[in-house]
Amino acid sequence: MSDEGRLSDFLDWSRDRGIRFDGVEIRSAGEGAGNGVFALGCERANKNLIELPAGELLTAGRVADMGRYRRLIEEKSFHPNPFEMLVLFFYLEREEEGSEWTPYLRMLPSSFDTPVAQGLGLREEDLPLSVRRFWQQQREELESIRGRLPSLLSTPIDDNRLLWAWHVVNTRCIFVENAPHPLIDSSTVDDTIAVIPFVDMLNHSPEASCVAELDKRNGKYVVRLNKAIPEGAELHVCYGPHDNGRLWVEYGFRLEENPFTKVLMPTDLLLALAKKAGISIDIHHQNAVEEAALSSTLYTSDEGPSWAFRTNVRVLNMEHREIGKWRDIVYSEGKRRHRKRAVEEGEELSSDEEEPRMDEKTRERLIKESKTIERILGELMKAVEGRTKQVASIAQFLWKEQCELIERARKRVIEEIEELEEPENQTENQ
Ligand SMILES: C[S@@+](CC[C@H](N)C(=O)[O-])C[C@H]1O[C@@H](n2cnc3c(N)ncnc32)[C@H](O)[C@@H]1O
Repeated sequence: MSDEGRLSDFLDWSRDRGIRFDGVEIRSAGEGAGNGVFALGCERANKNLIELPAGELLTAGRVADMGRYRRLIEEKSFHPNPFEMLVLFFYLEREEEGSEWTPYLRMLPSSFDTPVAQGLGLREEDLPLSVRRFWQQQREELESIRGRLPSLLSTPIDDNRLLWAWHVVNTRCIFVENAPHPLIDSSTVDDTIAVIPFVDMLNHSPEASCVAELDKRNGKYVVRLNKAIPEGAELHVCYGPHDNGRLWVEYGFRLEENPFTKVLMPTDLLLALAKKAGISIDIHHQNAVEEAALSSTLYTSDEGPSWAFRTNVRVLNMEHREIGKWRDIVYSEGKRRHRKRAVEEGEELSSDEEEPRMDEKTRERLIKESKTIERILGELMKAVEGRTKQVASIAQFLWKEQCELIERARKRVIEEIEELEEPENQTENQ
């Protein structure tokens, strides 16, 4: 069957199911991106471009209510979790002669570009920290499903078909809160997923023009524009604040410019880097930073070291005799941060909230902190550069992005030090 024939069948099928999609079309979204949804004309903000009856959402409960699947799981006393139920659906339904879902199933990709689909034997340590936990969870889920589904089936499981079904659910499900269903086990995994035909043709962008949500009052699922768009624009939703590691592992693609790039620096790493940078840290510093539990993660959007990172460093820089007061520091830094934000947002401050003028002692402390941050970032850079050379070449792009972000953060802190050291700033406000 030709691509046009498949698409035309799918559009008829969608209309028959009450899916409304006036003013949009599905077509190729370009190299490697599969299909996407495009506006035919220019559109104003807030318009609903896609609507479907809430009953059309493909949830685990809905599958469990279909005669064939109900019988199967009841006969085997199998209590699937939501994810397993949906994977089983795609696994079996694809091969079902005359399935009512065929026009939709024919639109689904036949292959995927994730590391799992590509059979890349990635090791956990090939991935940056930001995605490692997700990668582990994903592998555990896949292994669990490989272990559990065969007991339901009368023929040996076909691993390629299972991987296909698993990818369909992974790459296309959307967060929806489902009512509990007696046949679905949500004791360990919440029942918060659905695959939504047509809506699942939307690609991802961090600057998405659309939001997809359940309109409970009207019993509809809608895709609404959140900004005006020009004629022919591709419509996007945001899959989440995912960095490229997560996009690659979960969906099999990456973005050229990803505003959600981040470098995780958990407390144990921060402490190890600080020690390498020659900062003298004792058990009290260590306990204080661990108890404060502030995240030193670097984000692309940071204008300079985050408040949390700076506060951690301030605690690490405390003299032995003052370390007992670390909570006062964390608290007063919190107040200072509130004042700064209020000033930026143009709020009037009461006289006791006003920012005190920076005295010489404060300026010296800030310079010392910024220099410590710069040294810690220098050590982080060395560590990440070292890792970049050791990891599987296919994953190196993720480590290079981490290096770029660290370098940018370092440049910003160097600028900050220069500003603080400029004589005219010495009595200025912070
Ligand atoms: C929910 S589906 C979207 C529809 C899909 N393009 C299709 O042809 O069926 C998610 C998949 O679309 C692709 N995708 C989504 N957003 C993308 C983007 N910004 N760039 C490249 N591929 C993207 C990825 O393959 C991802 O696994």
